[in-house]
Amino acid sequence: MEEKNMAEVLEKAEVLIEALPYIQRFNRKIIVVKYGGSAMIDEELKKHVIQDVTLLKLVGFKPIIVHGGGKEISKWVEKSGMEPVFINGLRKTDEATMEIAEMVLNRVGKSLVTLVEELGVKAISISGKDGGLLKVQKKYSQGKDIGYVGEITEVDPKILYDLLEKDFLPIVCPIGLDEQFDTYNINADDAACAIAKAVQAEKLAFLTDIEGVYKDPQDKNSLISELTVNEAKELLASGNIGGGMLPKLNSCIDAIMNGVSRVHILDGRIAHCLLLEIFTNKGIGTAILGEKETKFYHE
Ligand SMILES: NC(=[NH2+])NCCC[C@H](N)C(=O)O
Repeated sequence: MEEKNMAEVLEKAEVLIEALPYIQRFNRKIIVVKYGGSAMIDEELKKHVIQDVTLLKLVGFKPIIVHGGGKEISKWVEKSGMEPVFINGLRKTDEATMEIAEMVLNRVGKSLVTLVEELGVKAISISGKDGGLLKVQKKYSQGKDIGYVGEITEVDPKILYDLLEKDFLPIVCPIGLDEQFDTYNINADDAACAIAKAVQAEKLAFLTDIEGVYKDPQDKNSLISELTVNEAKELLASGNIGGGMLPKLNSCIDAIMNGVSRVHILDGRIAHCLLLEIFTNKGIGTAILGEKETKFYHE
């Protein structure tokens, strides 16, 4: 073999070898992936995400996808002759909007199932209604009634354990029932976080439209690769954090304080961001680690 080819081949082997300790460490472990943002809208990116999650499944991890509706809900609300209304970033959800949201989210779930099945893995899409997975109460936005928007009060993960045990890849959309059995829409980040806590996931990964957490939100060269949970708390307390990142970082801290080992904030616009984060030492986004976790990232 030519020297150049030999080097290339070796490089490929090294990539696989770098993945080895992670394959070992995360084998049989639950990894919750919050799937949303651009990676849901762009068909190519969608394919990459599904390939990544399917690969995680096939090497022995137990991924669970929690997805939002992307722009689909607004599109269908508009198609029905209504105006999408947002109050403090939350969708005002009257009865008609809730009906549309539920139809759209269930449909998105089935479309993800189809993509996973195409790759030869068995998937099942459910909503938080199924098996009593997500119980909610009505949420108010700074005292304002915003309709059927729910905050999670209880998670019963039995349905997820059952699906995982039977080797299915669970795909969950963020809808839940309240005590009166009314249907509510839930923020997908919150749903992913609550599920990761309930199943004591090894990892929770957020696919977002941002590279990760920046030291200085104005400086796009200041991406932070790793943070301990205490460092994350300090960063929050310093107030030097971009608006959109604030709730996200709060969720990360909440997840880690409640038993999730690592949370990753990833740029879903980068093809195969999940594989690049999980199977390499340096990753590509921001990893937030529990205090007990040693920083196992090598230069
Ligand atoms: N953004 C980072 N520094 N990521 C490090 C990732 C390390 C390892 N691959 C993991 O999944 O835990």
